[in-house]
Amino acid sequence: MGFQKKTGKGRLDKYYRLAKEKGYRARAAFKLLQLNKKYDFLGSSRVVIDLCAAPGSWMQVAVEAMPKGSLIVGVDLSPIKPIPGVISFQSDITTDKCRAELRRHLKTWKADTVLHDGAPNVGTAWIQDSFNQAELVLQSLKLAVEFLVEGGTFVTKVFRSAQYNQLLWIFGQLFEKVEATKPPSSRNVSAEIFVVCRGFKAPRHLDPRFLDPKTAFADLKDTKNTDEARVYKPEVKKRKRGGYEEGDYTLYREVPASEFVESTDPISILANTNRLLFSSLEPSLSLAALDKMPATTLEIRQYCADLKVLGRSEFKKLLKWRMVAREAFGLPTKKTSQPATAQEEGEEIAEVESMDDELKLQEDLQALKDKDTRQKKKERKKENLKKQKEIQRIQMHMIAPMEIGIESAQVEKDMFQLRTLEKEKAANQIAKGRMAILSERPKKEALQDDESESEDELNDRLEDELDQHWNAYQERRANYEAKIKRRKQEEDGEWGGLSGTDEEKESSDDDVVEESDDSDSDSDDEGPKPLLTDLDGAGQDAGLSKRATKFFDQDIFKDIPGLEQSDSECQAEEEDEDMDDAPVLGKAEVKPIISEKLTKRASKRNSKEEASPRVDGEEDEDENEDGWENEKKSAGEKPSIDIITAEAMQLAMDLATGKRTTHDLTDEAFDKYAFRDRDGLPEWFLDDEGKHSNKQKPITKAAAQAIKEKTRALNARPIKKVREAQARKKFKTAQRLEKLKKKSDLLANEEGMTEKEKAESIAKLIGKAKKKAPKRSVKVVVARGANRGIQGRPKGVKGRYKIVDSRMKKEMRALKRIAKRK
Ligand SMILES: C[S@@+](CC[C@H](N)C(=O)[O-])C[C@H]1O[C@@H](n2cnc3c(N)ncnc32)[C@H](O)[C@@H]1O
Repeated sequence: MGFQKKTGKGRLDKYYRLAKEKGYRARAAFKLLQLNKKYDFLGSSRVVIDLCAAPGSWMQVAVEAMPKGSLIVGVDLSPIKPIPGVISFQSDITTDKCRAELRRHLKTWKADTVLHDGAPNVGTAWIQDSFNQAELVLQSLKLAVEFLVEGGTFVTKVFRSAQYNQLLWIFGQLFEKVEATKPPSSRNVSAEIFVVCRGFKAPRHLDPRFLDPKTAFADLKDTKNTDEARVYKPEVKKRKRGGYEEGDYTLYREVPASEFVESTDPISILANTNRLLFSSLEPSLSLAALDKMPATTLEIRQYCADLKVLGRSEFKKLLKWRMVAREAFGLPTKKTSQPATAQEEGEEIAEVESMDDELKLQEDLQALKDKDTRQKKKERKKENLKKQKEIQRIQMHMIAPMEIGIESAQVEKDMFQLRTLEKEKAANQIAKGRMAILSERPKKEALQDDESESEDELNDRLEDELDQHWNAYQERRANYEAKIKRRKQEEDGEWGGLSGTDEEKESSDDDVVEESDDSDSDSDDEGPKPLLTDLDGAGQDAGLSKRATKFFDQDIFKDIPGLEQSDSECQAEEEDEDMDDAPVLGKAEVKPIISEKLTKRASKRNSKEEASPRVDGEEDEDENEDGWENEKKSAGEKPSIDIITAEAMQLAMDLATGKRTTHDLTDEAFDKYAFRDRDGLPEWFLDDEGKHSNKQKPITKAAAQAIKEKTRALNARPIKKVREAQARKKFKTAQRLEKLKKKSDLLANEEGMTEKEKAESIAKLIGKAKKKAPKRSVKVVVARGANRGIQGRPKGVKGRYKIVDSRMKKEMRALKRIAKRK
């Protein structure tokens, strides 16, 4: 394989160490382990093909995870050291030879799973490999199509590239379910994503062009260097490697600010200009007006002075400023009405005679219909645009790969869901036969659609996009927290039914615009009724989960007056304090929210805001946002991941020596920011602030030293294989000694022998046991001349051999010198 240098920063991470510890040949093993944990495809597979398998860590995992006696065939360009129970051979997966070899090994069987972790060995000795990764994926898919059984699984690595979406589309045609994911062990800096395709459709006939890179990737356009891309992601600068664009040989471009305000394509000005000017040689009225405008603040002037250094948010501010200026100039903006726009553009406005009623009605109907079709068309366009943007963003690495596949989740959103209905507190109204319930979002959208489409759309899209990202993030977080809560409840033996969680209710309530008739009061009194009620009624009656009851039963709560108040008081206080906008809750829901809020804040601030003092594997929840299970320890079992950061060590030391208690940790979560005024501040701002307003905890010398020692000890430890060999040796020696002892005891008790004879025999036995097997000589071959860079046995060398290079020799000598000096 393209063996990676293990020297780069971060190369020797925890997975590298774990791989070393567990005897895997590469840290890549954990990727398959985690993929299999999530999708569980190996357990049910009897035949697996591993394409691009060297050095073989995936095959090691397959052997462990598959049923005994399964067939595992691995192939790679590089040789693979034998693994018991696995067939491997050396070949190029893009060749017919490889196909034939696979057929030979599989005989008449079909594979249940085909794995592919191939990456072209660019820049190493294997230059013969001219395929790029996407093409390699297509080649592996070709083999998968040939060898997979119907319903089989294909797991492949794909890099974020221009061909990514094309590949995903092809997978979608051939498999029932396609999911792109990034296991935690895959480095964030790596562009690799793993795609798990399940339920192979096994089509009878497949057009070969389908899997031909030439046709499959044919209609890819370079979308990266658009003006929008430059404004949306200004950090990605495209060098002019291909020279300047035709007819445009200017490096520095200045444009009057008035041109930017008046232009119908502000994005292209922002993308292609260095500076916006507020003065010009010729007197300009609009420039003077812009210069005097109060909205033209110093900040805006500074932005205009150098557009090339601006980021997304600054561009956004400039676009907003432009909108204000356009309004001041009376130019059409989104807010101005349609007739005004028409007039601006010099369209003719015909005088319409008054119509009779029926004609007017018909006209209105037609207008409504037109509006409806226009709206639908616009929505479709918007959707397409969104998808296209998403694709672009994926290609431009603006979206984390975990977000891929969210789209399929959105499909569910469009369907009628009991849970959504319940979240929006619509159950009561529907039960009463009231259907006029609108959520704020559709209303907003409708309003938006009513407005005319102006050239400011891009500006708004910037806003929308930020909001969309934020909403998606919030949604994911809410789901994640809900999942954790549900799990905790399940652990306690409670089940909250299929009703939404409190968090969900809180968030969704904000969006709901209720009927403004008299029903408000009574529906509020009743509180949101779950559609599917709790099966465990007792828990709900008590108002607290078992976990919360235990928590509040602690002595420390006895003296706190606030907690002894009646439920209703608690409720009122809660609302007063910081849940002004929270929905009115039923009695039963109040206490869990208090406890939940306390623990949530504490854990949030401990684990997220104070990100650093983390004991790995300890504070992590069972599952992270993307559904990946974190290293989880079962009861009584030691966590498989240790304390690996100085901060975590400091925390552990403080806890162990009693300097800090878990109670302190909760206390530390409260600071001057805990109850700050959040009204009117956007959530993304608060969230961002939260991340940076945390205190840096000092790390003592002892903690730093301890973690250093720990790492050193871990590195100094022999690998699993060596430890096993040492243990075997020790065991055999003990066995030999035991045997010797028994034999000498027998001899000592032998009656027919004299004492001298006995002594001689025992001495002989000991002498024999002491004798070491003669050391087999190893021939040292220097990697020089014809032996340089060879693989396998050098010509003319028999018996055991070792290839060394001159540097090794020099290093050995240096080591000896150093040892002598000591
Ligand atoms: C990341 S490594 C695979 C690691 C492997 N999954 C493991 O767990 O040990 C990628 C491998 O792809 C192999 N490769 C690249 N192009 C290939 C080709 N055309 N045919 C076969 N193997 C190829 C390389 O030799 C390299 O060993």
